[in-house]
Amino acid sequence: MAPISIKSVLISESVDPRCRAILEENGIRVTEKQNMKKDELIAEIKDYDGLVVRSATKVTADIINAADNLKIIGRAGTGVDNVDVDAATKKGIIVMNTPSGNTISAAELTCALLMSLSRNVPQAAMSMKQGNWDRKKFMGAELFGKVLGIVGLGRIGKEVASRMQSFGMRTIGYDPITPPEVSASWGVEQMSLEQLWPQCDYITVHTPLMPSTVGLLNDETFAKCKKGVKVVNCARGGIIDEAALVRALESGQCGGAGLDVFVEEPPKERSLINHPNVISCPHLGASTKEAQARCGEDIALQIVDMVQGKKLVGAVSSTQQGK
Ligand SMILES: NC(=O)C1=CN([C@@H]2O[C@H](COP(=O)(O)OP(=O)(O)OC[C@H]3O[C@@H](n4cnc5c(N)ncnc54)[C@H](O)[C@@H]3O)[C@@H](O)[C@H]2O)C=CC1
Ligand SMILES: O=C(O)C(=O)COP(=O)(O)O
Repeated sequence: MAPISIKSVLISESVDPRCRAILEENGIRVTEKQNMKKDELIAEIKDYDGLVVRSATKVTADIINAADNLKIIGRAGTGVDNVDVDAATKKGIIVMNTPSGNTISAAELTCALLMSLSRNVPQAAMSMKQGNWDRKKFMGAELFGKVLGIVGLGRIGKEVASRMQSFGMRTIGYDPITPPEVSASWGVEQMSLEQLWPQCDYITVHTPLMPSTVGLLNDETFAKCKKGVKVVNCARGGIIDEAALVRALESGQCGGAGLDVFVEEPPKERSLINHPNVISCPHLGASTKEAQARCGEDIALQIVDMVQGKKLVGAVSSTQQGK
């Protein structure tokens, strides 16, 4: 690949300092500016050849169209649903991500939410802080012998499967692309969603957010599940329809939800978060020292590789977003 000239990079979110250090070691000028409003970013972006983001910066078409010099948008993380990849591609801007850097961290948080749901850990901890000693209210159920349905058997889904198998869970799953023999090698039996829904005690989703996955769990699919099924979403807000989830929680069709991601972040609509059977985190799946170090370093090295004309790693096209 021909070398691409990148002299200046704007980092618009909290990215591990290794990112800046590597870029600067390679002669690239770096500016870090967080919490910019859309208009500020539109005004600022003109001056840069590269932009590094996480999930909070919405790189919309109007920002891309204002970016006269931009050649690269680097996502220090996995999901690129906050970047208008079509608009970038039309302008010849390369979008790249670091998809494996935060896999383990997101898988571990998913497991933490599954375990917390089974034993009401956050609710019991809160109750203790309020001065209570309530042993009856927080009666739980073992994960051992229960069925975990994993929708999306990519990097994170498979890591979740192997961890939860060590708790004695039976893991079943669905993925339109991962071959059944690959998931079988991870101990996951693949089947259709129609077969999967009624069997699960727990369901966790690990797909990208794209038209085919919006509202994958909705009123209709909740109705096909076992009464009291518990669900986890550490992937993207909206894969589980939020209004349908509230209704399922209210009726008892859903027995609890562990949520790391929301349609709107931070969420203004509080009915879900305030529900007693919901435990939630402010999009913390990738928020570990290790994941951030990997993602920050990887994105910087990928940008340096571009400058040096090496083979492109981690470039994303709009087809990967299901468009
Ligand atoms: N909460 C957080 O902080 C984090 C969230 N994520 C999110 O987790 C999700 C999964 O990430 P990875 O496992 O790295 O992605 P991946 O690309 O390795 O796996 C996604 C899988 O979903 C499958 N899939 C696509 N459409 C599907 C459908 N309709 N039904 C079932 N499966 C479908 C794909 O075939 C693929 O195997 C992404 O949305 C990513 O953005 C990733 C890291 C951290
Ligand atoms: O990598 C992903 O897809 C994530 O959701 C992590 O988002 P973050 O980098 O923590 O804003």
